[in-house]
Amino acid sequence: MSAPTSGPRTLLALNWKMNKTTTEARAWGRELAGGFERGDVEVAVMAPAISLPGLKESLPGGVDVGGQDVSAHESGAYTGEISAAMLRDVHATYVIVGHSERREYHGETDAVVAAKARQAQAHGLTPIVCVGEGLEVRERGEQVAYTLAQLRGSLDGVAENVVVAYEPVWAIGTGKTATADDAEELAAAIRGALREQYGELAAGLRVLYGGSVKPDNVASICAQPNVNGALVGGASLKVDDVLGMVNALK
Ligand SMILES: O=C[C@H](O)COP(=O)(O)O
Repeated sequence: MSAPTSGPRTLLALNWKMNKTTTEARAWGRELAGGFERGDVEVAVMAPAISLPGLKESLPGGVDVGGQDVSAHESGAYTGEISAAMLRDVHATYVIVGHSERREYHGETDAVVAAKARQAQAHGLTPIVCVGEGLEVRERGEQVAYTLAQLRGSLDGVAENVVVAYEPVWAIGTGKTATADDAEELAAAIRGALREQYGELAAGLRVLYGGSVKPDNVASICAQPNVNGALVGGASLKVDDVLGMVNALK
């Protein structure tokens, strides 16, 4: 099964999370370059910020790099934070904001996520805004209302240069993947909310699914009408799995 031929270009966004040293990151890039054939699918590697300098040079041509988080502030006394300008300076084109791990472990609210997304855009980065419900919300059947409320808050004042990733928290790193129908239900609802905010431009925006995506399920999920790619954690760490996903989407 291949990715849809109409609509925005499919994006395979790889989130390494807190994995790989800088040395390992460059070796991974060279290994990918050995087997990667550029096709219709866009690939972007969201590496730890410390590994971004030089990473793009080790990757095959056309593969983008991005950050996993960004400061909401321009610059200054914010110890430990990485600014949008710093990410741009090392060739990042994307940055993840509002990942559920940031929301859960670092207390990031929708307002903070929106501020980060706006700051990213101010420096020419495309934010990948993550939303999605936890297990209790899913079990109550309230996943659409919950996710759309989170989305609206997280897109407050955010311009249309944005990617949305729907990641049900119960499917992240658990091996429990949402069905393609579950992914499409939320992706369609998200598309509707994007239409309210951005009008006709919403049709060209990418809505990704994330949560235990791997080579054997990526194609069926990305074949859904409103799913335009995937945000991949665990299966992004091995080059063979990434090549398997790219090939599955051809
Ligand atoms: O950012 C990626 C998501 O959290 C999904 O992670 P996973 O593919 O390991 O489930």
